[in-house]
Amino acid sequence: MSQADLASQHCTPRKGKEHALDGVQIETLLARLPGWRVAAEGKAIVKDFKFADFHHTLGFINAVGFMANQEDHHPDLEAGYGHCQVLWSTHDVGGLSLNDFICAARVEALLAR
Ligand SMILES: C[C@H](O)[C@H](O)[C@H]1CNC2=NC(N)=NC(=O)C2=N1
Repeated sequence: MSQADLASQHCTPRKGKEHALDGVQIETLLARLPGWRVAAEGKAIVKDFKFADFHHTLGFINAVGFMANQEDHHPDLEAGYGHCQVLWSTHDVGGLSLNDFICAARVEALLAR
């Protein structure tokens, strides 16, 4: 599945351990997402984004927030003047689900031009 295929999917409610991805699935999906890495002992994926200034950073945060509300899947965001770290994890699963990778690909799509 390409990054575009991933980004074209929508999140669905995923609750329970049966939706947790295994290590092979995580590595396969991560290979489609340059710059993303596993964090929190395999329970999350993160990427650090850089921007020219605060306005661009805030624009990114708003775009990510809008998409996250549409998908009903919500990231942890840490930001400063010219940077934002995006972390995806599925709380209802206690780790990584396909929703996290769909949303990571959708973040990439927001920045594509
Ligand atoms: C009912 C609703 O779909 C759930 O509460 C969603 C909301 N957003 C969520 N976001 C994240 N990151 N993980 C979740 O498990 C989650 N669950």
